[in-house]
Amino acid sequence: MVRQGRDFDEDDVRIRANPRGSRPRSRLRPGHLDAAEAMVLAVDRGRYTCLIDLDTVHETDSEGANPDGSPRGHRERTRRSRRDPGRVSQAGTREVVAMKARELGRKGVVVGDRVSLVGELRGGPDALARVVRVHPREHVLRRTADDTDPVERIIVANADQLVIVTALADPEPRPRMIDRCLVAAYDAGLSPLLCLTKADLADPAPLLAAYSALGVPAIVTQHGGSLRPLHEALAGRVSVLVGHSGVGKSTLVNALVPDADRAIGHVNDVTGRGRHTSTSAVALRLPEYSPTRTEPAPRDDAGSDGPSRRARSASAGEHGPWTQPILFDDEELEELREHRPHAPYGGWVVDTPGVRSFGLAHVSPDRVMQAFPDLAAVIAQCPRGCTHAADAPDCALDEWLSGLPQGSTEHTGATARVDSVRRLLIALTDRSDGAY
Ligand SMILES: Nc1nc2c(ncn2[C@@H]2O[C@H](COP(=O)(O)OP(=O)(O)OP(=O)(O)O)[C@@H](O)[C@H]2O)c(=O)[nH]1
Ligand SMILES: [Zn+2]
Repeated sequence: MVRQGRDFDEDDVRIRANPRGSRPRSRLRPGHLDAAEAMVLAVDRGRYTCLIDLDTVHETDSEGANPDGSPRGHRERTRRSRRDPGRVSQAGTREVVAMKARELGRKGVVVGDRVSLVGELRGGPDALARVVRVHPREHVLRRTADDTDPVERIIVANADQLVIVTALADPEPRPRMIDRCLVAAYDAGLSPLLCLTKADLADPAPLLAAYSALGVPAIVTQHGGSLRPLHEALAGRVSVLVGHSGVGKSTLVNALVPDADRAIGHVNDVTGRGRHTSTSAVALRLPEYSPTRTEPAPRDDAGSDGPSRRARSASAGEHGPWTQPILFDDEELEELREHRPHAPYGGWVVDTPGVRSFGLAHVSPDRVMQAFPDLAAVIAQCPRGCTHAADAPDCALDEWLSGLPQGSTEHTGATARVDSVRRLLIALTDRSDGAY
């Protein structure tokens, strides 16, 4: 998996004229030295729900800082401890609502951004913090323009995995949509994970075979099954979930994050939007630890048209139609954190309820090919402007294939891989609206 370098927004290099000539630039603003570090969980009309790492909050903030959050004195600042944010416990964080500080100008703030906050950090109604800095983004997942939104936008920053949720039946899988999502993942430098749902309705084998050539890892889920494998794949990562309507994405989110409804409702409460109407991305923290570690017997309501998932998950202790996910013990957690230090505060899923398309207009074939270094070396020999499609004249991929021993497993494997990559390249040149 090839990772792209850090992303530069055009506004990263934007130098904004100071609109108020008399105001000193941030270098001279002492409050910012003691800004707290936070992660953006939700964005709604200029209001940002942020999770503060309390270890980065200056001690006087909770006991009475200056109204703008600036420190009372220089001495206290040295007492602040900075721990590895990946090790912050749930108790070590607090949700606050923030607005952008004026000096950020038009700089965008998106879900997943790591930001520095000043101001009212104690939370509570009417308390507003200010985002004074957006840290450089490691990865960005973009969507291109649709009819109502002519601008290319960043959906999520700093995610490291794109979970492509596809039902095996009802609705039928759409390989073209999967391909589009893979391309978007490779372009953004995210690892793809295929999550095939509703395995109780259809055999996953054909789809698994089609994507194994690309080395795309896959998890299969079904009503009544365990969610542990999915939990393991998500733990310690920031995973964006995408999938078209009806594939069971909400069912999964509600099972993975038992209080997801409450969390989303809470976000909407503080941002002033009604419950369950959020259409932009929302980051939800995965629970990591189950003190009981028991897995109750499967519930017998698979496929029923019972109460809605919302109603189901509202009753205490229920996980929808799933067996309760077994989470991790201390040792496993320790190991996960060591190997997946990327996600702060454990793991996150970013639900994208309003995102229904991935335009790929901004993606170049070369960028996609970087995810397949062996084939990239082959196509470096192609004639200029080669599309690498199956009917492209003199494409080096064909020559490479014909050079492998016919009928060998090597040849069969390579053929499947070339076919898959060609499908991705076709997805790339498909200039539809990108809806999935
Ligand atoms: N048979 C079966 N049905 C499932 C499974 N997972 C979810 N469903 C059902 O599929 C339907 C759609 O699930 P949702 O979770 O609402 O799907 P969604 O992807 O969130 O769709 P939207 O809410 O429209 O975005 C519901 O009736 C679920 O009960 C599964 O593993 N097997
Ligand atoms: Zn070629």
